[in-house]
Amino acid sequence: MSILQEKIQLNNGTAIPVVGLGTVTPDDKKPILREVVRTAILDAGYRHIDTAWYYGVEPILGEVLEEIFNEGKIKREDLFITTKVWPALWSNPQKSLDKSLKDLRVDYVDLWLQHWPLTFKSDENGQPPVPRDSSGKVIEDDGDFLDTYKKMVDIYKNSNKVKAIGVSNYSIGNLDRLLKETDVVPVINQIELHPQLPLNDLVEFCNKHKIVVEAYSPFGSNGAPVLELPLVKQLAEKYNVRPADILVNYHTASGRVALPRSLNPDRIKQGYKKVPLTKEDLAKLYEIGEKEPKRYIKEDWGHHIGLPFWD
Ligand SMILES: NC(=O)C1=CN([C@@H]2O[C@H](COP(=O)(O)OP(=O)(O)OC[C@H]3O[C@@H](n4cnc5c(N)ncnc54)[C@H](OP(=O)(O)O)[C@@H]3O)[C@@H](O)[C@H]2O)C=CC1
Ligand SMILES: O=C1Nc2ccccc2C1=O
Repeated sequence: MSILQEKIQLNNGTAIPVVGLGTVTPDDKKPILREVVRTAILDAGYRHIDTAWYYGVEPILGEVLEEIFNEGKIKREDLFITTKVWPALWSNPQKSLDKSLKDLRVDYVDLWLQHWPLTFKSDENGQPPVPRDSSGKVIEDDGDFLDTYKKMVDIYKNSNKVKAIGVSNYSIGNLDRLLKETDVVPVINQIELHPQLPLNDLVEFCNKHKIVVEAYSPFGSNGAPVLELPLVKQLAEKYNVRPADILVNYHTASGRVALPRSLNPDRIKQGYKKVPLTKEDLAKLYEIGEKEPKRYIKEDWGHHIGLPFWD
């Protein structure tokens, strides 16, 4: 059975499909993205797309989505679409949202996230997306990252352009401040998470505050190293599924959303099967990262956020 259409409730009463299609795409692979998205939605049954202003793929997604909606089999309301505000546009999230909506050719997104709790010193169009000085160091602005979320709250409350708001790459400290200083609890915190990086304290904090955790890089990003873990392969054999199914179910069985990415249409077509992982299976998977944690996405701008295991 596929789990692509299963949903969980968010704290504002909306619901999110538990698996979303990751859309980060290297430039040389962008021509394939169109076919991947069509296959994902029309053949495999994906109903959730995770994208961002930063990924530079929203114009391609917009073309494909318009095409699919015009064909009439899938309607806008059948899909859950997430986009994000990049730190280069931290002071003008409205501009980021309007550009994303225009490029995606939709009137609203289902979920709008603050991509990182950071402020970059870029121009009013968010250029360059990652400003660096002559020594290569990221140039941060002297603003407060929480101002971005506060502006997102205003837009959420006063327009129909976003159905829910949330955050990404927030540490416990960042969330603590947000909960004290604003009156809209984010529906989601999107973070790197997989058996090598279980982040139990952060996940527990989110659960306590009814913030659903979304797992990015669930396979360990490029090259998918987490798929190679011996226990993941053993469990795949035990249940006669693919290692990718085990890693997706590791999250969904724990009440989280997983955002796997593949630019291989054959893999996309297979979707993800539901696997009856036992408590013991899950405990063993958690043990891997509890003993030897490993983070794969270590953007140089993220090390001082306070997320564990950056160095
Ligand atoms: N908020 C944030 O800061 C971040 C958000 N994200 C989001 O999460 C998504 C997923 O994370 P991402 O880092 O892209 O990477 P993933 O962890 O999803 O891994 C992608 C890699 O896995 C490979 N892969 C996928 N399926 C299989 C399979 N069945 N067998 C073998 N290899 C496989 C892909 O290769 P192939 O294409 O050949 O299948 C690709 O190399 C992103 O696309 C983005 O939407 C990611 C990072 C940060
Ligand atoms: O901020 C990001 N850094 C990344 C690196 C790889 C894939 C996605 C992302 C992001 O969204």
